[in-house]
Amino acid sequence: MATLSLRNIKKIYPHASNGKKKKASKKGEAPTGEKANLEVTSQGVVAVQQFNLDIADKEFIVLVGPSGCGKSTTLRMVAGLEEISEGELYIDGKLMNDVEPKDRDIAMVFQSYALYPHMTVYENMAFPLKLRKMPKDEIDRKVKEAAATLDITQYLNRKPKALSGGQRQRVAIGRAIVREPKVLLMDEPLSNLDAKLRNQMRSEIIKLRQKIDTTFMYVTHDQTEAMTLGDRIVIMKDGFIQQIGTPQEVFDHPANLFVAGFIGTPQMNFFDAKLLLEGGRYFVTTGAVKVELSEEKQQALAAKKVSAQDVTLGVRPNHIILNDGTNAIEATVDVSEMMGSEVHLHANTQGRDVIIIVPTMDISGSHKETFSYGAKINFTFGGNVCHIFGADENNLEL
Ligand SMILES: Nc1ncnc2c1ncn2[C@@H]1O[C@H](COP(=O)(O)OP(=O)(O)OP(=O)(O)O)[C@@H](O)[C@H]1O
Repeated sequence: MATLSLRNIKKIYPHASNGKKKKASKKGEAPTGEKANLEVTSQGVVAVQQFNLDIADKEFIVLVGPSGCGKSTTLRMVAGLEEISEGELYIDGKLMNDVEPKDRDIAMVFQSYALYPHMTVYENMAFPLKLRKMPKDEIDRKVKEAAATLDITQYLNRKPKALSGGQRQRVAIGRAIVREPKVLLMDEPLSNLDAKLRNQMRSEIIKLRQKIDTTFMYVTHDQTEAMTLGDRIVIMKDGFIQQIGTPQEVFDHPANLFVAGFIGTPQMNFFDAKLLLEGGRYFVTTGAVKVELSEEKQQALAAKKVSAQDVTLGVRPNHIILNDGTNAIEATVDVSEMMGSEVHLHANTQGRDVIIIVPTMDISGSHKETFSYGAKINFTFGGNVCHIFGADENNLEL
């Protein structure tokens, strides 16, 4: 059993401490993060701040966000590989800030596999147990058990160089789970694999978590990986948590514009719009479209006494409907991407790109019309699919 509690965790990397700045500028930009816009104080760069999270026993938590947002730093603080500047980390209620990594009962899997090249798969997996001076027959049993769980029994006598990327990553996971850690940390474990293998390994990880009694913390920049693996996901930007929730919660109710744009593919469409309050009812209008918001949204906005204002309206590509021009915005098709069961239409309206997902077949099974470059279309949407963000970029409903 392992619960984790991260309380107001902060990480400051001192200015030019030892010249070891990770991912320092490629093109001369500040080494404070490529895309990240981190706070810089007199003490240094604040890579993570106000990080509060309680993780339940056996929960699978995914930290996701763009490069440099502080995901790996957070994971490394949990592992004990990075000092916590402020705040507390508890594992099973025990304060861990000053506990050595080896005494935290945590294992970590890295993107680079970090296998010992001169050792066989068996020796790699046995290594952490040998270090703990476990009896030989017990080591043998545990290595074989972990190998069977990961389906790598046939490679036990091979050296890592004779394995594919996916097989190597399985060995790295095997080496991590062989000593049955309370917490398994994974830092972008699938990033070195090609797309097909990545999908396959993703399913393997889902199966693995059903077989072992471990709490998972997993870092990725890939929102699909986050959505498919996490019980809950933590979306980060510029060192701050943006939202914590189940995949469905963050998809359906994104806390702010950043989360709305980051989660979901293709990306949510955004429009400059107005929120109107007429006769006690909320409407949203953009271009020639005006829709009354759904009952759920009426109640949420009324409860918060939201007033009429300029807003950013978000609508997901699969929620946009093509029609004959009634209560619709006109747009011109730029690109039509055939995806098999659907078409992703990239259209342009008043200099703004809009992505619309159109099913290729109607309900009777006959193919719908196709769209070529330059075709004129009209689109609209319902009042139940509108996400409304205020001037501070936060979701006005939440
Ligand atoms: N040892 C270090 N010294 C100084 N700055 C660092 C150090 N390690 C990381 N940073 C900076 O802290 C910020 C957060 O880095 P971190 O590796 O946690 O981000 P990340 O979200 O995991 O990004 P990525 O997906 O690119 O790995 C980055 O701007 C990075 O440049």
